Amino acid sequence: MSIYKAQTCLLCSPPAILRPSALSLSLISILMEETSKLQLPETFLSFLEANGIDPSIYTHGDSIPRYVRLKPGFEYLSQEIESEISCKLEKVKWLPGFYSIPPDVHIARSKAYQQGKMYGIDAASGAAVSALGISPGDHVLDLCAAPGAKLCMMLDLLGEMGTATGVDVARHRLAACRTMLQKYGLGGSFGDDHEDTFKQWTSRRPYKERKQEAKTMNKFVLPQNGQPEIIFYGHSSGVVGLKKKELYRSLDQKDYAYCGYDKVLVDAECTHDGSIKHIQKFEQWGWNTLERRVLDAERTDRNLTALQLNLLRNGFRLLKQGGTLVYSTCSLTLAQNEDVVDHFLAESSSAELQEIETAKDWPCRSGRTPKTVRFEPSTSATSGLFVAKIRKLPNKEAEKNVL
Ligand SMILES: C[S@@+](CC[C@H](N)C(=O)[O-])C[C@H]1O[C@@H](n2cnc3c(N)ncnc32)[C@H](O)[C@@H]1O
Repeated sequence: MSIYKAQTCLLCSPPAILRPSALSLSLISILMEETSKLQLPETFLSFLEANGIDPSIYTHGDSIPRYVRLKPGFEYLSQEIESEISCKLEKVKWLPGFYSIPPDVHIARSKAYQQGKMYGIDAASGAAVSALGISPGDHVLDLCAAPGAKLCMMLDLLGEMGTATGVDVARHRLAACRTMLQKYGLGGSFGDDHEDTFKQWTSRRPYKERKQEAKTMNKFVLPQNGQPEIIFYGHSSGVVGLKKKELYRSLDQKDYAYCGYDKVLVDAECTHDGSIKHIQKFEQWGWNTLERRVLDAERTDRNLTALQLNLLRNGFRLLKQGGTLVYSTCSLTLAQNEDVVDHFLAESSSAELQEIETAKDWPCRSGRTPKTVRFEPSTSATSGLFVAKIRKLPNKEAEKNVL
C-alpha cells in the first residue's frame, strides 16, 4: 500500500453529505503533504490503518513542547534556568512541578540539568504517575521501570519516606535507569538499613559484591538477559514487609492482604506508536530499525498483548488490598489498552476501575472504556498515552462483586 493510498482512506474520504469547505480541503492537502514528507514505511502505515490511527499525527511533532520537571525544592532555580537556556519555562497549569519549553530547546547546557535538579519527562507520563496518588511513606513498585523517568518522579513524590522497587527485563536499559537515578541523587538516602531486612541497592555497590551476595543466597540466580532484574530502595523494599531471608520464597495469595505494594505502576512494553518524537527519531535511525523494533512487536501482536495482560496481572497480584495500580502504554491502539484492561477486569473480581479525579483538568479524553483516559498527541500537546487506574478491593468488597 502506498503512502498516498493510506492518506486517501484516512483523510480524503469525508461522507458525501459533509462537503468539505475550501479551507478544510486546503488543510487536508497540507496534512497530506506533511505526512508524505515523513516517508513513513508501508508496513507502519498498514499497522496504523489496521488500528484506525491517523498517520497525520506524526506531523505534529514540532508542535509538541518538551517538558521538564524541577525536583521538589528547586523551583526557585527557574529564572536562572531561563537565562541559561534563553527561553521561558512555562508552568504546566494542570500538573504541579512541570514546565514546558519549545521542542527545539535543549536543556543539556543548564547547570540545573547537569547537577540533577531538573529532568526531562513528558507531561502525559507525569500525569500517569500522578494518577497513582503517591504519598510519602508508600511502598511503590514500578514493574517496567527502565529507562526510569517515571521512577525518578515516583521517588521524588516519596521524598525520604517509603520504598520504591523498580523492575525491568532489559539489563542495558536498567543500567541507564541506574545512571539516571544516580544523577538525580535519588534513593541513596532511603530508609534505615536494618540488619535483618534487605539491604538497599546503591549505585556505588560494585557488581562483584552484588554477585558474591547473590551466590550466598540459596535460591537466587543472578538475572540473565531476558530475566527481570530488580532495583531495591528502602530497607523493606522488594516484597514489602518481608525479611531478607524471606524475600525469595513464593507467597500465597492470602499473604498479599498483609504485605504487598500500596502503589504499582505497570507502564507496559508496547509499540510506542503514540510517542510521536520517538517515531520521528526513526527518520535518522532508519525506518528498517522501526520495522525491526516496533513492528516486530506488532507482528507478534498476540504475544505483545499477552505480555501486557500478564504484566498487569502480575502487578495486581503484588498490590496490597486497597492499593492502587496504574496501567499505561504509549500506544494508541485499542488492542494494547482498552482490550487488555477490559479482559483483565472481566477475570478479576477484586479489581475495580477508578475514576482519575484530577483528569478533569487534564487535556485528555475518555478512552473507549469509561474512566480510562487517553492523551492524543494532536489535541493534548503531549506525547500519546493511555492511562487506567485500578483499585484492589479488600476481600469483603470483592466477595460482594462475585455474588
Ligand atoms: C514503556 S517502557 C517503560 C518506560 C519507563 N516506565 C519509563 O518511564 O522510563 C517498557 C519497559 O518494559 C520492559 N519490559 C518488557 N517486558 C518486561 C517484563 N516481562 N518484565 C519487566 N519489564 C519488562 C522493557 O524492557 C521496557 O524497558
